[in-house]
Amino acid sequence: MASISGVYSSSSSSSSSALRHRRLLLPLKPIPSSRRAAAIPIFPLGRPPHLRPPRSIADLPRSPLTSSSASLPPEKKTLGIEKDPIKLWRRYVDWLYQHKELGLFLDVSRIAFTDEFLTEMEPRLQTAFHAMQELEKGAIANPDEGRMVGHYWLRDPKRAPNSFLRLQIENTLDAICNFADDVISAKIKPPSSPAGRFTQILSVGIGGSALGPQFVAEALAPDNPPLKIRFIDNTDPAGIDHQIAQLGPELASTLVIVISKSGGTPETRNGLLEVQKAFREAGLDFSKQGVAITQQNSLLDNAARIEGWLARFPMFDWVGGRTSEMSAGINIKEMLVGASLMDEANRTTVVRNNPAALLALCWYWASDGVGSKDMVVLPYKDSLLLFSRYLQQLVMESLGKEFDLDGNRVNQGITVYGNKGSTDQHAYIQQLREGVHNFFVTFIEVLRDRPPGHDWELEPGVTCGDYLFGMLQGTRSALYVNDRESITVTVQEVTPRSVGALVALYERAVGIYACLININAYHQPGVEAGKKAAGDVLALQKRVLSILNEASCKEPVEPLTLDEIAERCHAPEQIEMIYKIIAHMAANDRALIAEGNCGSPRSIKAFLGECNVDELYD
Ligand SMILES: O=P(O)(O)OC[C@H]1O[C@H](O)[C@H](O)[C@@H](O)[C@@H]1O
Repeated sequence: MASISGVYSSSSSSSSSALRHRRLLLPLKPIPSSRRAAAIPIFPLGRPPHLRPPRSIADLPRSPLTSSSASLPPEKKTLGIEKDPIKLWRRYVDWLYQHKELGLFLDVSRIAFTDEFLTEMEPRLQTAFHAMQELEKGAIANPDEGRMVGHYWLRDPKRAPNSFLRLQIENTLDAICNFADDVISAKIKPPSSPAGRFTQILSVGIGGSALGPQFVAEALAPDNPPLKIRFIDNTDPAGIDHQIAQLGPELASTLVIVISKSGGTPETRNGLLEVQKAFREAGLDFSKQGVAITQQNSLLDNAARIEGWLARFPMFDWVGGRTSEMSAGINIKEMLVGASLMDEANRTTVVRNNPAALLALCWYWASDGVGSKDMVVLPYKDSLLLFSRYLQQLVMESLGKEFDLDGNRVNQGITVYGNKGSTDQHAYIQQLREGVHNFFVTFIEVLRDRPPGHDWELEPGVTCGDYLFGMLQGTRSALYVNDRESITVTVQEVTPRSVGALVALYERAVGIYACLININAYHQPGVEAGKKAAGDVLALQKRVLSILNEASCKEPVEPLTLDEIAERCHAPEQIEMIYKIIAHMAANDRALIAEGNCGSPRSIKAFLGECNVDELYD
């Protein structure tokens, strides 16, 4: 996680010209290489060999006859996808996983793995189970960052490796629940709200500090919640302005929850600064309405402590952003129960009884253990819309790795996308059924259509929910007939418990799959590279501004060509980036283009509208 040098909190000045230069973002600091501690990897597997020969119709060279098994050589036929409905039904029943208490089913019958594949994978899965056991006991499962991986303890604190951690988890949970109760009962209230209580939550965070809360809020919020929630999850100023404008006078009764594990993520810092500015302009005291959820002593934590924010809750070093779904910030007791029950089910070493292992196995089969196929996630329930986006981060940030644990370049990963059914049937399912075969599907099915007592038949014998059901089943069949494999996860209804179980199911499946392909699922070095590059751009922008400022303070003002700016910045190789910086500043009235236009970069001569003499003497 990158951090930001300098203060986390905002300046109290709001004069726009004084802010001209202060507004510039501070350079980002990359993780020091000394923090990339050497540690004992707990996953001993080497690069997985390719376990399978081509085995399905889809693997064969494309021809108009591909889907006709009659045209295939005999050995390919036996490896092809089963189409006999009676045999398929048998396979369905044989492999159906059910978690009775959770009301959750997992159907892997439409993934065509073979007995040979299972036999070959068995020892590898046993090794993965062992690695997961070690991880749960507190091994350094994230060797690059020298960290334990403890999100499983959050729902079962007695599994934490020591009593200190156990107490930390339990106390945090109690503190969150008490705080939430006090906010809802207006025991804790904003100082100057006409409503006399908090009515809105504005959640500021990005990545794992946004997707989880967004998903859960969308899935579980009642129709008329005591506090409505909205999110700032980007550094897009227009998007932030929109959220603040929508709050309008209700800003006075808004609880602002700033979530950042590292406490130094630039987008989140910027969101906070923008919100604090809005508070100042409305004459409100932000500290009376601000809550920080972050690691102890992070920049955000320190700012919140010094400014005396309403509350601070910890995020733990040993919980990654994308697996922090069960940490501070959400009403979570039932979710924790669901997750804990699912974790327990996933501890068995009998593969067919372990839903997470079954999922990992299917992913391995479907994508050849190298991500050759994408995972399309289709929840047939509006409230689970964000599950696919949530899984996109969980899976892609965890599995998308350049190197394996032995340092071999493997470029691993599985691409995840999807929105919801049946909506997506009117968008891209056409390609899934008939176009390029580069995916497998996961259907998420919810059996309960509506709360009891609200159903009605909109035509004889058929409800609205029956249509949704029909669309799911129809799509599953239509895809399968065309050799498109799928998994179906079924839950009884969308409740905190089932949502917790779904999250836990996928967290563990990712962990097991990572063991199978021998990668570290718990770091994100590629993200750091992007952040560092962003820091370099902003540092260059400061140099450009300084050069332009110097030329703009001359009498007469000296407009500069891009070549001249690049030369004075001692960065001739950065001329394209300098062009982009000037074009962006010009579009935002922070630089003037004297000659030429952005369509003909060589013609541009630029200067600043205002020169800052002070800066020349800094
Ligand atoms: O919670 P934060 O420290 O602000 O991090 C927010 C996000 O930053 C990066 O993008 C990481 O790759 C994510 O895993 C993380 O969730």
